[in-house]
Amino acid sequence: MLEELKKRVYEANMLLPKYGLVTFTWGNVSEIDRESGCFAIKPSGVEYELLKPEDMVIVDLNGKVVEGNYKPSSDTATHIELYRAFPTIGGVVHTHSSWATSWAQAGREIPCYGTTHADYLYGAIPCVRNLTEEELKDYERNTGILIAEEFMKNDYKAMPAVLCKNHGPFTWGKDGFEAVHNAVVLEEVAKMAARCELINSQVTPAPQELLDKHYYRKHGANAYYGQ
Ligand SMILES: O=C(CO)[C@@H](O)[C@H](O)COP(=O)(O)O
Repeated sequence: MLEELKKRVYEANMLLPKYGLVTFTWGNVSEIDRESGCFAIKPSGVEYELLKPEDMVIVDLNGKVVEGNYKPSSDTATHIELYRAFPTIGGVVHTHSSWATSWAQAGREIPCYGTTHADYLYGAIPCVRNLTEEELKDYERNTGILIAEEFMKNDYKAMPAVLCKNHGPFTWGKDGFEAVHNAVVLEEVAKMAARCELINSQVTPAPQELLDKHYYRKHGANAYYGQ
């Protein structure tokens, strides 16, 4: 089981450079096996070209390394908080994809200006505030807690993406591959939205009825993972 999980997570991680979402060793993908409560995650600081399936690190939800020759990603504590807060997700992605990261650095949510966005992400993509000096002492864990708090009022199933101010995007899904898919969609809608505002500074978000039409046409009334 662990070998299969490592292989899936390796393949999902390799999609990040393939889709141009990362440079050098930036970003990371994980996927959890809910039965064992363990997840596989990219090792920290290893070039994608050098990665092998067996390099993926197996970690439990207490942050203990169960199996692996490398240190797990520096963002592991954020992945853990998201797995704890969002019980039906199976995969988490963090990237520094440049358009989404630009919105995160600007501290702005990404409005829904069109149907491409509406097809996958129900509404504006939130941007959570940056951490306080105290919270910075446990940066990665508190980033995850902040995201979880944001989604107490948001539906993490209908909005599988978030921007972290001064940092970058996180996405999730039913598995690592879907979380990567959502990261690609996020980057595309971030690019379109930025250009949209450049072309027309007075642009307004898509009407709610269009958002509903497109989102529910694809996802139905209850967008559930694992049900
Ligand atoms: O957000 C950051 C750094 O700002 C990290 O996501 C790095 O981009 C990747 O770190 P590792 O996964 O290699 O530890």
